[in-house]
Amino acid sequence: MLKDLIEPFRHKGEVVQEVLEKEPQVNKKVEKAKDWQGTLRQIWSYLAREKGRLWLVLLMVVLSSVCGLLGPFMIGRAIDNYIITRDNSGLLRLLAGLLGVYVLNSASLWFQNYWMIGIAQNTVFSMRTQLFRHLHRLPIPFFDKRQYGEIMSRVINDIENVSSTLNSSVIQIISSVLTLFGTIGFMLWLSPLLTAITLVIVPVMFFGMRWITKRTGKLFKMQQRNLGELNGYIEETISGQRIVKAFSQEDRVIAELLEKNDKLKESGFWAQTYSGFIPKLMNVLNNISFALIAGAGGLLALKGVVTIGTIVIFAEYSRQFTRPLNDLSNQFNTLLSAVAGAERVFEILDEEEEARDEEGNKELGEVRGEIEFVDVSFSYEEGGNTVSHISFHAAPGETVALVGPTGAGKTTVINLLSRFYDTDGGSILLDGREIKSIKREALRAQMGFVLQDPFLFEGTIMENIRYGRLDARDEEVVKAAKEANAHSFITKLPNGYDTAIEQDGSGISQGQKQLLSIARAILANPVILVLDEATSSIDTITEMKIQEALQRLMKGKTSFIIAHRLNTIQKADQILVLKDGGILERGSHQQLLKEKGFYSELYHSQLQKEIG
Ligand SMILES: Nc1ncnc2c1ncn2[C@@H]1O[C@H](COP(=O)(O)OP(=O)(O)OP(=O)(O)O)[C@@H](O)[C@H]1O
Repeated sequence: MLKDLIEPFRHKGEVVQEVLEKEPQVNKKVEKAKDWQGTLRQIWSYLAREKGRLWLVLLMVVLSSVCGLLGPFMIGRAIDNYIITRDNSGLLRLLAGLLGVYVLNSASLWFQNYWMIGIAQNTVFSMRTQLFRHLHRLPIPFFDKRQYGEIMSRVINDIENVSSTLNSSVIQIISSVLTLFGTIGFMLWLSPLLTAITLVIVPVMFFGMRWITKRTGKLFKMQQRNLGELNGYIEETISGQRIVKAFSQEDRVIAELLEKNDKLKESGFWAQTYSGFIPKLMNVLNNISFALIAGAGGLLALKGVVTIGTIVIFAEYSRQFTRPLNDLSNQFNTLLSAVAGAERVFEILDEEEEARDEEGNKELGEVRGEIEFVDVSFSYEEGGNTVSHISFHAAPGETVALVGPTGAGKTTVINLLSRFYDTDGGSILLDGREIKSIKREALRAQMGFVLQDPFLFEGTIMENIRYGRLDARDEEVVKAAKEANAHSFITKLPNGYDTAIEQDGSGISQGQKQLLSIARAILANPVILVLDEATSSIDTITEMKIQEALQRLMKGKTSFIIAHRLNTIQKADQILVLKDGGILERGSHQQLLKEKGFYSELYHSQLQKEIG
């Protein structure tokens, strides 16, 4: 019968066991995170900022624990001293005292809770703020390696986990420890013999708990990690749902989700199942302890060694004594799950921030926009060579087009120019100065980007354009929109410039988005401009509008165009043809055509396609 009941879970249980055994080798991150004492110390460093309130909480916890101990003791005394002797007035006095103890107990419980919530909220507030600030200071390679949803899961779920634990567990743990020691102390004072009988169950309890918590700790960690993975996957597939639909991948996506969901369900199931053993075990031990006290106490009372009142006190204390142990183990589980969450938060906080701009890095003064790459090499992975030995010069106001097959390194060149990544070799100069000696912010403030898929924020059109220069007046925004050929479509919208844009920019067309991003760049008026082939997949009229707006935008600015369609870059001062991370050919459109090399071949094949 039992075998049948267990059977459906047997296979999964084995899988979990296998994972538990393998876990230290499979996940280095978890291995590193195993130092939970270190994590607790880190949590403490946040809590320590609230020392004053923590002392108050401690005081209240001591008070409530003492009250909890006094209650049964007074009841026992009432039996021995007043009920058996029929001393009515004495009994009334004691009951009044008991009432006072209960009121004090409730008040101290309320205050400890009130102050602890404050502490927990403040702690989580600083953790969340620090994490968010830190995330924005992490270098781009950090984000390359992770799913956004997984990061979100850490910022939201894991922090929430820490919060709820701090809210309840800290008080519980301190109060349990105090009650435990207080109870044992009182019991020893009343009757060492009965105390010894009560404590018989402790070794069983200890080893039982150890067996359980060893498993639950790992399982909770696994649960958090699986939740992170699932969130990451959901975020990725929902934000990329157009692609999913376009490639009819719905079934595969759902199947993969099921797999991840199943992993989460399974780790959750076992984590809860194992931790669920704890109260059951406690209950059984509690009953055994109660029976022992009643039996042994009865015998001792018959022999006149202990009083009836003492047995009542012990019966009550035996419960009070297992309750904190029970609470402690329960809280230990919650604490383990919060530590698992906190570890994941601290893992991000421990990541190194984007290298601080070296001391002495200055703000930029007047910038002309002269750019020079001198023998620049770089690789995303150690030992590779994404781009190698690239050299070129762009005079202020010149237009440089980067062309070449996919993966040739065009975007990488721009990433290096923007210092999203730093070069491995060679140097990049702006107006003759190494860009590494310029503050990143100052450098990027000189740059404007019009990307293939322009990013619009939730807000009005006015706010979205103003993102280019936050102090721009309304008239300046409108002027920029006019120059970007965006004004006419904006004014046709029901709310004009106050039209709200949805978070993902849906509601307006791709071409209109690009016009808005051009307006944004016009308003920002940067010295260096990066255009990432803004005209693909757009109708001819909008494309003409965009081209015209871009010409206006580029005027007087050093511009880099990442181009896929060669007819848009014929006027560029310089075309760099990249292949396999190196510059294969360079020159103007006419010069390159005359060379009859890779560019000329590419151009003619594109022309053929357009005609044909
Ligand atoms: N973050 C990254 N981490 C590791 N490798 C990368 C990263 N970004 C790009 N790469 C690799 O570097 C090489 C150059 O990529 P890059 O994006 O610069 O090419 P591209 O010429 O701009 O290509 P496309 O025209 O397709 O945008 C490619 O092989 C690409 O796979």
